[in-house]
Amino acid sequence: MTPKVSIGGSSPELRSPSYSGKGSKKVPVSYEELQREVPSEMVQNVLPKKLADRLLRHLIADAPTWHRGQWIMFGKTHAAPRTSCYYSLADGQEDAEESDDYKDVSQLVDRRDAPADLREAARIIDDVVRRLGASREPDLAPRDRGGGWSASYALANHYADGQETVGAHADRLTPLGKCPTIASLSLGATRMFRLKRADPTEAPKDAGGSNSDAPGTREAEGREEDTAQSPTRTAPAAGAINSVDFCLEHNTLVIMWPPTQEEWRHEVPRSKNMGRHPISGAARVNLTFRRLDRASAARAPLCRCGNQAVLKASLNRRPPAGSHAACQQGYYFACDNTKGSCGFWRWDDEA
Ligand SMILES: O=C(O)CCC(=O)C(=O)O
Ligand SMILES: [Fe+2]
Repeated sequence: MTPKVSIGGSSPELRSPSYSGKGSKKVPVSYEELQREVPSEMVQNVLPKKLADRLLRHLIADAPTWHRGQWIMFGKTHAAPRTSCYYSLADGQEDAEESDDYKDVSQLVDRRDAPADLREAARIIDDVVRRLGASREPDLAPRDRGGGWSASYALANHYADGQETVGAHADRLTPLGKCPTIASLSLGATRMFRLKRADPTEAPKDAGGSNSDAPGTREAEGREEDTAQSPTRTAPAAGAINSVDFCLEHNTLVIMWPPTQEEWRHEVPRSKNMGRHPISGAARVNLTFRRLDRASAARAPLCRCGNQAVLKASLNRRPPAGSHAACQQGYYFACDNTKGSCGFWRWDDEA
């Protein structure tokens, strides 16, 4: 089976991908523009249909037992607008590290063994990522080059209907290492997935208040689209794509290549008219296949709160001119205490 790399979705509400420039309406974007400017791509019908449907049924049946995360803002506890759990694809030792990392930051400790259908899906997705990654070798993390990528776990999210969301964020680099490749499988109802360029004025000094994955993001969760970070505030050069909407139908994979986590933010905004699915109705399940980097997780220093600091990319320190290697970006470690930052940050001086 050869999955087709595609840019189109068939839902009329969510014509996609599209981009919005400063003050302009969304306009369609060509495959060539997308490839040139956006480090993520979409693969439709990635799994054999029967496997995708079986997996969706299994996950929908499992989802009522998943965990609803919480975050605290101004002393008030908020419930995440989705439920989540981890499925382990590798040996138990790797999972233990992953769970430890997440315990502090999101209380997301629910972790279980992947069922057979999920393992089969992961094998197919590993192959797709390796094959498509071959033409992107210079951008990949060194350990992922030469077909080295394979998922060690999948983070599952269940969105009961169009009101459930995930706010604009980047996935955490600490457990994944620099320049991670993340493959995101959509099952069930059709939803829009939005990528927006990150704000280059996010500086290390702001680390306590503008973390891409913690306080700012959680604050934005559940609001209407575009409140978390205006895509027009830091409009790049005229004509450049600032924001892209992918219409994600059942059995569609989005591969977030490097430097998506470093330079872009992603979200699933609220949607009134998303396409229902015959198996799940209004519900959508998402699985992000990730590769744990134990060495990266172990390198993070302790901040003054005594917690493990988190690894972040600085958009202000650019790679040397002429270099396309995203991994040459400046990185820093920062306090990630959502109840009040100690202000700790320092450059990551790893060669
Ligand atoms: O549901 C999705 O498509 C995105 C989920 C996501 O971004 C995450 O789990 O980090
Ligand atoms: Fe994410």
